Amino acid sequence: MDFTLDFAAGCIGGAAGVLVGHPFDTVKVRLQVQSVDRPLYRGTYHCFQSIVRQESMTGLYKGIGSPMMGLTFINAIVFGVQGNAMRRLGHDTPLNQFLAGASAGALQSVICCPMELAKTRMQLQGLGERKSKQKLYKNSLDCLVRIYRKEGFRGINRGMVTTLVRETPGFGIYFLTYDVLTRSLGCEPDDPYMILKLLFAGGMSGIASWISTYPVDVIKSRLQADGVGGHNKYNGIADCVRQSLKREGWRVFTHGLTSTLLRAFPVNATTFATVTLFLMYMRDDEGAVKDCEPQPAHSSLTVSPQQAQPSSL
Ligand SMILES: NC(=[NH2+])NCCC[C@H](N)C(=O)O
Repeated sequence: MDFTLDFAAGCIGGAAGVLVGHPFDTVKVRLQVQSVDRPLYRGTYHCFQSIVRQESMTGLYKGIGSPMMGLTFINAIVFGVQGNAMRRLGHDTPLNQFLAGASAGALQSVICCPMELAKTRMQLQGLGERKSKQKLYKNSLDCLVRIYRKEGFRGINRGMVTTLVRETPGFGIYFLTYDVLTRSLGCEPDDPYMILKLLFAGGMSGIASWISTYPVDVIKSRLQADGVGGHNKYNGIADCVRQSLKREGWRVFTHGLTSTLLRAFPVNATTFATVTLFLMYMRDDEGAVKDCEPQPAHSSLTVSPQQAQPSSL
């Protein structure tokens, strides 16, 4: 029952987060991948403004199908696996929070990678020099089917290594930051600022996790955008890093960071607050709110639940 609740909470929290954050993600990807010789956008705001002006608001939501289906399911896996891992680890310590989060991040990469490949291609199609090289994908699923037909299993898993390298520590830091902040902020059911604290802790967790893994995300986006029209610009991760640094210097690892952080706060504030409140009210457990993190219902631990309950979100 606990896993089901964690899974359902992750679904709801994930869908809420995607709706809030997808426009920021579209801007991030376009800034990360745009040509350095003939850049389409001068920066975050100009990119937002250009997309709305040239493609209307719908331009900001291009490729949302993939993350709406994918991220909702991915968040369900993340919160289900993290909650389960915490119950198995037995004690709620910062290290266990990191380990449980990292395990969830690694597992969900299996779905995250193809999902982000489709999202990235949809967000970039029909832009600049890409116009001539590719037949437009109808939607995210059509994108994955066509990549699979042309490049096979390896093709739809393009960027898997960088996804794993980003997501494993990324989700460890994600849950560790939320745990540390919700404990230090302290919150009680009758705390009038409890929801604000949950939103703040969730938003800061998203920011901490993205800042810590952002350079890997830039390389992942470039590798997943590569190969359109059959032409591969990079021969793998090392070559992508080498070419990017040689042509653009270390600042290449900051392209799109502003938009990423502008997205990370509201998306993860929404996700974590939704998940925590959903679990808290569904479990209706008085002791569950003592540190802003709902405790699972009676764990299998031999000690009393109040002494060593593993926390799970
Ligand atoms: N760097 C990471 N992968 N951090 C995990 C945050 C994931 C979160 N669902 C988001 O999209 O923001």
